[in-house]
Amino acid sequence: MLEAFDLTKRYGPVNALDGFSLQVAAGEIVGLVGHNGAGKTTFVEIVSGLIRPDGGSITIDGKSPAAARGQVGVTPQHLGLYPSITVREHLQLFGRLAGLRKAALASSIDDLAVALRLTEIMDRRTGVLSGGQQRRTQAATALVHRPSLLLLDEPTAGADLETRQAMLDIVKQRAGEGAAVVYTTHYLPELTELQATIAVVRSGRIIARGTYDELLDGLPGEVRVVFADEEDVRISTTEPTATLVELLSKADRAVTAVELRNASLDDLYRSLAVSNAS
Ligand SMILES: Nc1ncnc2c1ncn2[C@@H]1O[C@H](COP(=O)(O)OP(=O)(O)OP(=O)(O)O)[C@@H](O)[C@H]1O
Repeated sequence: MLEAFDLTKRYGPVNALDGFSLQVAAGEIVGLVGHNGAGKTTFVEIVSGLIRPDGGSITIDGKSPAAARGQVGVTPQHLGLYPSITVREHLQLFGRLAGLRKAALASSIDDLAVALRLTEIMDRRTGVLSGGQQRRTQAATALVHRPSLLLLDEPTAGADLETRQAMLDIVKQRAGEGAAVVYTTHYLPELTELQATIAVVRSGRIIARGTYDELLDGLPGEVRVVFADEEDVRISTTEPTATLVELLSKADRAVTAVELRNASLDDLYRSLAVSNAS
C-alpha cells in the first residue's frame, strides 16, 4: 500500500531523512518510534504530500503522494483547526473536500461522533474546546472520508485516558477494515495495544523493525532495592523477578522499597545505539 525507498531530505546541514525505507501493507499498523528529531514527522509530511523528498521514491497504492491525497487521512502533530467554525462544520468541510456525497458524509459524521465521543460538542466552535476535545476533532477530520492510508503523528499527545482509548479503538477498527496505518508515538504501550509492528527511526532512517516481543525480548530490565540505611541498589537484568527474589533472600538489612522494571523503549534505543556503533 505504502512503499517508500531510500528517501532523503536535507534542511541545510541537517539530514532529516537519510536513506529512509518503509513499506506498510493494507490492514497493517506500523508504529514509528524514535527520539525527538529522528525524522518521523518529516516522513509523515512527505507521505501526506506537504513536502517533497530530495531523493528516493514513494508511492501510495502505486500513485505519487500528490495524486493519492484523497486516499490519505492525516493528523498532524500540531493541531490545525479553524477556531471559528464548529466540529460539525470541520467534518463537513473535510468530507466535501475529499469528494464525499451528502448521504455518505452524513452517515460518516454520525459514526465518528459516536466513536470519538463528539456528540455533545458537535455544534461548538473548536476555538473554545479543551485540548483533548480538539485532538478528537482533529482525528475525526482525518477519518471522515474513510482513507485507505492513515498517518497519525502523535495523535494522543496530551490526551486524557478517555480520548486515548477512543483513538486507539477507532485506529484498530479502521485497520481491521483494511486501512494501512502509520502511527508515531513516544508511548510504547499504545503500540502493544494496537498490535502494531514497530519501526525504530534513528538519524533519518529505520534501524530496526519487528513486533514488540521481537524487539524487546532478551533486553535487560532493572531491579531496584532500597535498604533502610538508604543504600540504593540497581541491577540491570533479563530476569527481574528471579534477581529480586535472590537479592531479598540474601539481604542482611531491612528493605524499605523494591521496584521491578521491564525493558522499555529507552533500553531498546540504547541497545540499538550500541549495536549500530559496533
Ligand atoms: N522545516 C524545517 N526546517 C529546518 N529543519 C527542519 C525542518 N523540519 C525538520 N527539521 C529538522 O529535521 C530533523 C528531523 O525532524 P522531525 O520533525 O522529522 O523529527 P521527529 O522524529 O518528528 O521529532 P519529534 O519526535 O520531536 O516530533 C530535526 O533535526 C529537525 O530540526
